Amino acid sequence: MLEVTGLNAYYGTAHVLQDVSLTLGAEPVALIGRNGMGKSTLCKALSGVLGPGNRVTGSVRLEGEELGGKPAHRIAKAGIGYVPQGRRLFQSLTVDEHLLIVGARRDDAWTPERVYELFPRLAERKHVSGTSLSGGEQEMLSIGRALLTNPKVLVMDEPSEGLAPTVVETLIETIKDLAAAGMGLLVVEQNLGVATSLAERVVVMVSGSVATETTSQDLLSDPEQQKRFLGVEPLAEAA
Ligand SMILES: Nc1ncnc2c1ncn2[C@@H]1O[C@H](COP(=O)(O)OP(=O)(O)OP(=O)(O)O)[C@@H](O)[C@H]1O
Repeated sequence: MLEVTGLNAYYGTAHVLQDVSLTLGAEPVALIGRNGMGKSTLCKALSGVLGPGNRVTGSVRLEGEELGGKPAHRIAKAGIGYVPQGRRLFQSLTVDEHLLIVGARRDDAWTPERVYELFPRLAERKHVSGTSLSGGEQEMLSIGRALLTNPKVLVMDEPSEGLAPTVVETLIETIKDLAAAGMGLLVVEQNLGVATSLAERVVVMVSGSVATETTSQDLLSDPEQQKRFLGVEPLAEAA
């Protein structure tokens, strides 16, 4: 579905993403790595939102269509949906307005009505400002906004960050349902429990490159891997 080859990203002259290659099929992929290894930069480079003055080179092919270095609106239209770290909502827009400005058509697969069916809580909060929502509601809105671009692949940057465990559980189920319905999923997660619940394939980034690939099963059963790849104390010891 998604084929990334030799992708590089530069913030000004800083060469942050270095020759990243990665393929994504129907199976969800979790992207892990210590802080500052380039996970968010990869999400931004794939989505075309690196910002002015910054540069992306290399190939990003979605079902054969070349999107590398293309502007964000082209990439979104082609089918890469982006759910940014920190949710990035507007204080001045209500929930409903966040969904309406995406400009989905009534005959699109995803409409604001369908987003409200997926997240009934958002329907109850339609007229509330985006930044007045709880963390979990903000994540729902950020996902809903991305779904309105009718993505073939969803790129999610730390969806569970700052959320209570019960909220995270519900969120995991929703994301799994989307993936089971055929949406490609690349998810950055620092939370090992969330990463391994969402994906069996786990790609590890070190210093702006893909260092290795492992599986959730191996990662969960190997505290040394957890320490090496995430720089955190293993799950069992942290509990
Ligand atoms: N806008 C920017 N301008 C310059 N350098 C940046 C910018 N954003 C990130 N960087 C640098 O790029 C490198 C990769 O950062 P990135 O945020 O992609 O890492 P990350 O793996 O997502 O880390 P984290 O888990 O802390 O978000 C870091 O050295 C960071 O300081």
